[in-house]
Amino acid sequence: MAKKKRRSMLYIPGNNPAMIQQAGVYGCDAVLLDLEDAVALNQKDAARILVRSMLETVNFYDTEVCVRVNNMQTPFGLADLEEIVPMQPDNIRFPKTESVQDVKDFMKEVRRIEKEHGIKNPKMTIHVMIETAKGVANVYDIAACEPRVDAITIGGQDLTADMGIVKTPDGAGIDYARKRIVMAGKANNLDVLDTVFADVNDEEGLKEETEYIKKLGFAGKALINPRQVDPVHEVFNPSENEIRKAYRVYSEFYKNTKAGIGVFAIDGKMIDAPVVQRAITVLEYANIDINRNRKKCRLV
Ligand SMILES: CC(=O)SCCNC(=O)CCNC(=O)[C@H](O)C(C)(C)COP(=O)(O)OP(=O)(O)OC[C@H]1O[C@@H](n2cnc3c(N)ncnc32)[C@H](O)[C@@H]1OP(=O)(O)O
Ligand SMILES: O=C([O-])CC(=O)C(=O)O
Ligand SMILES: [Mg+2]
Repeated sequence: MAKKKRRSMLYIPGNNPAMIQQAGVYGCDAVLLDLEDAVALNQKDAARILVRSMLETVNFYDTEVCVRVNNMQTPFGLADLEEIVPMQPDNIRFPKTESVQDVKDFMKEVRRIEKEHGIKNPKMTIHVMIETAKGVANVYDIAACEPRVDAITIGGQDLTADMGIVKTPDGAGIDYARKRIVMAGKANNLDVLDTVFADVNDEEGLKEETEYIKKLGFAGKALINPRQVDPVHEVFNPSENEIRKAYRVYSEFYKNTKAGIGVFAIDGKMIDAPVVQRAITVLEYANIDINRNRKKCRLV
């Protein structure tokens, strides 16, 4: 089965039943039901119970469902896990992760609750959020320490707050962190997901930022408003021209491999294994099934 896309992950405040009920129809790849910063302190308990009951009753269709719990250092983190883990959403987002020990402590509670509820082969995965300077410093070890972590993400609002800097539209203050997190995630075969773009009325700005983070290697972006879904998909979906080029590279490679040729040129540009690998990534993004041919080519 093809890997699930995570181009767009839409935050929905966990205390808003009307928004959550419609979660399956926004067209995003995933929803992030939020118990953390979108929820006021005096709404935390109500939100937790609401999200649990929504997980039981709402049809999310094929939208991936992730719940963002509160950090374990807060009075809410453990209570969130007790309520949400038994429901086994697709994933849990663990905010403000700063160290391997944080992940270990978090997973210890997750596993204990799963055991208590007789959950034997849990499919739920963990998304770790890097949102502090300390988290950025420790990111490689965090990315490598737990097999159930399948995505890593940067929280740009908190990171700039932690660093005591202004979050500027050019992303200067978080550029190093973005790149470091991408490398740590890629080295550990994780999806790397970008932070929110806060101005819901600035579609051009959102697209520009998405173009940039796509070039860095992010697989998708957290969103805060349904209006942000289409522009982000537009950037992540390969254009017709890109698909045609990728298909040409791939089929020429297939022909040449059969003839014993490993490197050749198309329109003067060298094509070798890494170029073909990139073409395959484009075709996969376009949902073109090349598995059968790929096996024949023995590319991977
Ligand atoms: C730093 C962080 O931690 S970010 C993550 C936490 N933050 C969040 O979850 C914020 C989620 N987003 C929102 O609350 C809102 O989109 C805001 C406050 C950013 C903007 O609000 P508005 O200007 O009112 O949005 P807008 O006018 O586009 O809303 C249009 C419709 O979309 C709905 N909508 C807005 N945001 C969302 C959302 N995230 N999910 C689902 N529906 C939404 C509104 O309810 C409204 O519905 P209606 O037409 O049926 O009334
Ligand atoms: O980008 C996100 O996922 C939102 C967030 O928590 C942050 O920016 O601090
Ligand atoms: Mg945050």
